[in-house]
Amino acid sequence: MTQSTAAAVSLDGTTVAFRLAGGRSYTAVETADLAVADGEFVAIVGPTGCGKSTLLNVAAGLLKPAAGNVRIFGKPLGGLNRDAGYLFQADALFPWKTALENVAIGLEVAGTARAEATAKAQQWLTSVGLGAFGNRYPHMLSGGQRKRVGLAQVLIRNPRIILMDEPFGPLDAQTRQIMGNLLLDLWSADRKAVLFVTHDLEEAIALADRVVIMSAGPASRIIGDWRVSLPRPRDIFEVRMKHEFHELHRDIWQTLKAEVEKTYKQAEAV
Ligand SMILES: Nc1ncnc2c1ncn2[C@@H]1O[C@H](COP(=O)(O)OP(=O)(O)OP(=O)(O)O)[C@@H](O)[C@H]1O
Repeated sequence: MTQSTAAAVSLDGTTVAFRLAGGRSYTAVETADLAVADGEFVAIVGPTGCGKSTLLNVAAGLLKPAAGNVRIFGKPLGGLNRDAGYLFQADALFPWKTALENVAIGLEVAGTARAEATAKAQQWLTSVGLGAFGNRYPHMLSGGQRKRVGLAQVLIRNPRIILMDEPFGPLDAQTRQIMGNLLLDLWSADRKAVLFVTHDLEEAIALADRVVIMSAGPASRIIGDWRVSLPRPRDIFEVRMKHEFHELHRDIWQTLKAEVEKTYKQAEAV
């Protein structure tokens, strides 16, 4: 496989097992296959606890699979995935640094001179609509504004891959939509490979080029893969009104619903 055609992220036969107390082990994900092409936006959806974050952590190099191959742009991943930027559900901002300093820090750590890092951070804050908020500390920002800073913090490092784990989870519905549109605007300008974990099927369809569904755990696998051919640019509020959106939603939900029900039955049995 040549460099240009290699997938940005390729997980082949990925199995992840966690060691539990008493020498037992829990197989969270079993022989999952997933590829994200360069420039492609892929959303992973599945019932709670099925292993979505686990797969993302494997792609980030934070978790080593018990079996399977992880390749990043065709190269085996040995440690941390240096091509990836990671946006979590929880804020990852330093509370003692201003918004501007929080965005600049990633470049400074990588060796960029402070003045240059600060100037770039200001540009990124402006891109996420927070140009006038650079001197505020995280506690002086709303949840949505903190997410914008987090997004700028990831994008300033120009990663080739963006890994997002329910990044807009804690936000209210309106702010989620605004953040979704902001993300699509920034992504369209300079398409990166995106792997986006969400439990929200509507959000997944509205944002992604492909939606993959994971089965209920344990030993979760990828059981469905749908291409979203809704035209771009998309407004993630408007796109939900479209007939094709509803058709696709109905189709995917048939598969997802069965897995969600399995998860709830398992929880009741416990
Ligand atoms: N360090 C760990 N040790 C033991 N079990 C773990 C560990 N991390 C995750 N698990 C288990 O692995 C399974 C998958 O977890 P994961 O966080 O990947 O699920 P998820 O699909 O992201 O869940 P959610 O949608 O609720 O965030 C869960 O059953 C979880 O309890």
